[in-house]
Amino acid sequence: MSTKEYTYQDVAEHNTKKDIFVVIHDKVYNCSKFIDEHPGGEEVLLDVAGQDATEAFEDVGHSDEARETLEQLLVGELKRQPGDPVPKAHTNTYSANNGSTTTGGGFGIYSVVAIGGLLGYLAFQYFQAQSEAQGQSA
Ligand code: HEM
Repeated sequence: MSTKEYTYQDVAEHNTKKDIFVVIHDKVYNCSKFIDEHPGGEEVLLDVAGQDATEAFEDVGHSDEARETLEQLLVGELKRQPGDPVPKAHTNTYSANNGSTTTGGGFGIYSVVAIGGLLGYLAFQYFQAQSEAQGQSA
């Protein structure tokens, strides 16, 4: 297994179809030979050529078989430096992200309503218990 270290700049130079490196989980993979065989097509790989493809790779939910293929393409490890870009999400995930933001907002509103309802119910119980206690003492 190779332990060669690449900086993000080194990886970024390999950004063409014939010479393509990607970073996944801080490991560097040479996909030049694999790109034509990729079941997901060459476009998606070219989209992340010379970049961090961790999010794109994980978003697809690749199989164990895909992860085994990955091992064969390993050329080294990424030496992360301050200011390096963070993992790039696949362009398709932008719409998914927007969706989840809306869902998050919706959930926030639901929880406010639910907590408000719960507080109201508890207050009702409290006052009822108090008025019952007063009734007994009188
Ligand atoms: C170099 C790393 C990669 C390897 C070794 C790899 C390997 C594979 C393999 C073996 C499959 C077949 C299904 C499976 O076994 O999960 C697959 C499917 C797929 N891959 Fe990758 N992949 C890589 C990177 C990527 C990246 C960066 C993307 C970007 C989005 C991507 C997108 C896809 C898609 C969309 C499919 C589904 C194709 C289909 O089911 O029609 N892959 N990949």
